[in-house]
Amino acid sequence: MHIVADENMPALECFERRGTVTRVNGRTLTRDALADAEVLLVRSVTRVDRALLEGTPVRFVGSATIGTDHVDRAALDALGIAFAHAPGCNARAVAEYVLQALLLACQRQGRTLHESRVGVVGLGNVGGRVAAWLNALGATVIGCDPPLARSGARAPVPLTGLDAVLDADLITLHVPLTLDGEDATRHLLDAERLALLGPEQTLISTCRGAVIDNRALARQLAAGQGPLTLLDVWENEPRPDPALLERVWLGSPHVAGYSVEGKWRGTAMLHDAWCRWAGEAAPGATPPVSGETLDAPVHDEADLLALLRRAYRLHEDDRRLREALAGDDPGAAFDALRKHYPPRHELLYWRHQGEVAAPFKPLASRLFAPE
Ligand SMILES: NC(=O)C1=CN([C@@H]2O[C@H](COP(=O)(O)OP(=O)(O)OC[C@H]3O[C@@H](n4cnc5c(N)ncnc54)[C@H](O)[C@@H]3O)[C@@H](O)[C@H]2O)C=CC1
Ligand SMILES: O=C(O)C(=O)[C@H](O)COP(=O)(O)O
Repeated sequence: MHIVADENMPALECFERRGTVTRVNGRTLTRDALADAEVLLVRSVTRVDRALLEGTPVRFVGSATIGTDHVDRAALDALGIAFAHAPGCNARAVAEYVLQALLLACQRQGRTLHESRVGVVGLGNVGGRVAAWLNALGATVIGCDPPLARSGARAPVPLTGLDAVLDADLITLHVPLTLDGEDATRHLLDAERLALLGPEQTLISTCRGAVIDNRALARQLAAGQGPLTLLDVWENEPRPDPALLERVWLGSPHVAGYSVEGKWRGTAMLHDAWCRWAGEAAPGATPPVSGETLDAPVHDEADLLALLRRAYRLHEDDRRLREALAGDDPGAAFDALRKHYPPRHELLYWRHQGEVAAPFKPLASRLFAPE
């Protein structure tokens, strides 16, 4: 069996036991590279559509990602090609990134997180986890998720409309990028919605760049009227608008989900899906943990932030992004940052040690326990 896989996909040994794996640049992949491939494994940078697959022997496509906006599912169905992705694989990494972003923003704005009102847009694997962690911390959390509301399923926080959520002190976006239908999210935050936000608020986006109208946001920030903004995702990746980056407080190159464990789970979940598709038992493996302890007492929010920063430092990503994009070839530099991303572990990788004050116990137990 010939398997073509994105070169930025780790832990491919499970597939190497099944056939020959050829690693390719996912951004420049063309149909020619699939001339004798039966399995294609991609990440978010490959547009997977009829033009790429028609006439090739590919029968199974896997994307080691949560998001699927780069995949034309209808075209795959029409071509009779099976598809799998990896829901939730890196949700914990994104949630840890967002918790750090929220604490940093509160520190900068001179407020505490547990006394703030946080609005979460999209309450799936990432947003639901963020909301549950904030509940555990005692913050006031409201959410907006019309598909969830319609489903009647239990939401972790009170549900309301988008405009009410945009009235919160801090807002964090966790929706898929969708272009049509009643819940379409492209430019969900357009100029009109962005105008509801002011400088005393914080806006965080780790979902997809096009969920926010980037030009409108850049204009609003340039006019000094926008919220404190933290962005991991951008329109026109790998070439974000320099005028927007200049005004954003903290930025990163679409790496909120880039934990060692998140990437590992992504590949393992595709392997499980391939096994089920091929009629074999799925191993259902979990990523390795270190067993080492992370010694960090938590008495207040500053300690909690320090604990999160032992695992990952958002400011480092911001510094690297600004340096890289100031060079001659920003697109290549953005992709290089992602390709050579330093190993970053989720908190689950360690065992926590150190005294935890009572108000932080419910959150600490969630941060260090697999759910
Ligand atoms: N920056 C990064 O590294 C990463 C980004 N992502 C992005 O984050 C997105 C969310 O991830 P998950 O929570 O795991 O996805 P999920 O599919 O578990 O949850 C998405 C939620 O958004 C809701 N939703 C859909 N349309 C909505 C709308 N118009 N308004 C409000 N809610 C709406 C859905 O009902 C669902 O509950 C992914 O689709 C992906 O694009 C995911 C992982 C890593
Ligand atoms: O899982 C998702 O959805 C993501 O956004 C990925 O973390 C993005 O990583 P790449 O697939 O672009 O490496």
